Amino acid sequence: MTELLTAAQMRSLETAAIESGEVTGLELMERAGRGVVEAVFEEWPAYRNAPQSVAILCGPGNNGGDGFVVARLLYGKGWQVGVFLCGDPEKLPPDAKTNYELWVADGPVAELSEKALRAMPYTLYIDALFGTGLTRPLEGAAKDVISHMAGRNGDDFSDALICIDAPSGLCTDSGRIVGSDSSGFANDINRFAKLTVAFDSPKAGHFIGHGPGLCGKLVVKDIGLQNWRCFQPSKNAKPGSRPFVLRDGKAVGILRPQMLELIGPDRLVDDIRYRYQPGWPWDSLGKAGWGNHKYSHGHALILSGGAGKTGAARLAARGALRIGAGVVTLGVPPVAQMEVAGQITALMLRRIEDASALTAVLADKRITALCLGPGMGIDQRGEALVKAALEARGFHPPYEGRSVVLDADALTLISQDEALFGMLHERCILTPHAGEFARLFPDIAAKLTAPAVSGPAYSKVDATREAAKRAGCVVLFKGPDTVIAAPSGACRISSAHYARAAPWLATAGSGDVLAGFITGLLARGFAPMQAAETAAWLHVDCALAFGPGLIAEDLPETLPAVLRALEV
Ligand SMILES: NC(=O)C1=CN([C@@H]2O[C@H](COP(=O)(O)OP(=O)(O)OC[C@H]3O[C@@H](n4cnc5c(N)ncnc54)[C@H](O)[C@@H]3O)[C@@H](O)[C@H]2O)[C@@H](O)CC1
Ligand SMILES: [K+]
Repeated sequence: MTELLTAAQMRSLETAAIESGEVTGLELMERAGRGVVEAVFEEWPAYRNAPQSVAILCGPGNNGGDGFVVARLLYGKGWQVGVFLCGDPEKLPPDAKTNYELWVADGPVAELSEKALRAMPYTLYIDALFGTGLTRPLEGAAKDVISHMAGRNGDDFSDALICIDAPSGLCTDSGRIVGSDSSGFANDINRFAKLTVAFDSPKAGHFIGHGPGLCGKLVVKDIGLQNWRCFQPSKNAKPGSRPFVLRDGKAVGILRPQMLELIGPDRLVDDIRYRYQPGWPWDSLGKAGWGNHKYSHGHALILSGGAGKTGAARLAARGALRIGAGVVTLGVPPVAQMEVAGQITALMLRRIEDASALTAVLADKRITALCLGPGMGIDQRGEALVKAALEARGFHPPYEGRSVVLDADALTLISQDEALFGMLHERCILTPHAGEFARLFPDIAAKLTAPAVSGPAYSKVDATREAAKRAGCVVLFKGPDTVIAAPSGACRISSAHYARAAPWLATAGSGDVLAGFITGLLARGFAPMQAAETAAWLHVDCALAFGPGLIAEDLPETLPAVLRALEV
């Protein structure tokens, strides 16, 4: 896991460090600048001993201050450095001003303009205009220059551009571009920089929205702030439980960098703590310790659509079985019974004609998780099934109640019927993609798609949290930047970007398998949030392990190898 910080949290962390008296803002800025230079040499090792030319675009705040540090350091290594400032040097904040003055002793500063920048070509360009302090749309010279670098004039800077902390114009909390006209990024929203160098921790905006497309490659440089974070297990941790923590920058427990954790919005002291997670799934993904009876691994019931529409549910069922549910039953309407019977082996088949049949089946308390939606249809039968499923809240130790995954058509049904929506409970999980999300939560989706007029902008994280709170259950908002939130505000991002980019996961049926993975884990007794985040993570892992050419059927079949690699 990687903890993600908001801009406000990052500022609080920096303030805490500076107020302790052990480090100054100037030192932090120096470390940030040094981190950028290191990242440049790591990306272009040949330049270590072959000084090049670089244009450094500095903004009016501390992001610009980092730029002056980089200018001084590269100049000291023999580089030809052009520095362009956007803003009044007299109004720079103190640390940036100090670094401005240090640079002025070495070389000139030109006023930023597209014309000045175009006067000569440089090997590299460094965007130090705005970072975590962006609060409003780019304008004037900054906007001209950024849109030029984004390809407005047909030039392509994307192999030569390094962003300090973030591409300027991108909101680091939301990954959205601040400004109604995309502040010049409109040409190609997925191509801008080669490299983005962030400090201490990645920010959510690096992983969601337009962030990953614009950042290029993301490198996070340590600037020595760990001592001002508290990564202790909580007081409630059981003795002997495995810590899942970082201390003094070193992993002292299991650290899974692939899952990204976003912790609370603003309060540093409590929220920045790495929360101890009792019963964290890695311990229980394997079957060890669960008892040997198949029912001790849970029983999942997946409801199928009618004839010719059973494929989606079969995919989900296969996913649930592979992820370790002890028993998986497909509930099929009589018309589809023959079709399904011919296609399944380890799965069980149960005839479920209508809602009363479902209610009768659910009298079996061993059924611990349900999945409704894939291929189910949005007719009256579907609606009645969803109602029956939400009513039948079985309880069977060790489970805390029957869980229900609502996907695809089931989401459409609850979006059309307030009474059904009102029946959602804390053991439900909704798994909408963007279209389904907009049907379910039109007002929230509208906030997400309305132009971001100021920063920090309303984000997919905000939207998913708000949706989870309203629904009273976990919401997994799908996409390459899947966001999962609980009504409590707990939130995870499972981002298929950077080293985890798996574009071939966008294939028909892949969402059905994800619903099946979640259902299988729920059947096994995982809490909804754990089930959703673990399934989302493993889903991407399966795609990465399989590689291009993947079709949805491959996902469950790749899971055993993925689980083996986890040694669970
Ligand atoms: N917070 C930290 O721990 C550290 C921050 N550092 C750097 O400092 C940056 C944050 O610095 P600042 O808070 O000064 O913010 P920025 O440098 O990102 O922005 C500068 C100022 O410009 C103004 N502004 C915002 N949007 C504008 C717009 N569209 N047009 C014109 N002016 C606008 C705001 O008043 C903002 O304070 C980070 O991104 C990072 O690069 C580093 O020096 C290292 C440590
Ligand atoms: K920047």
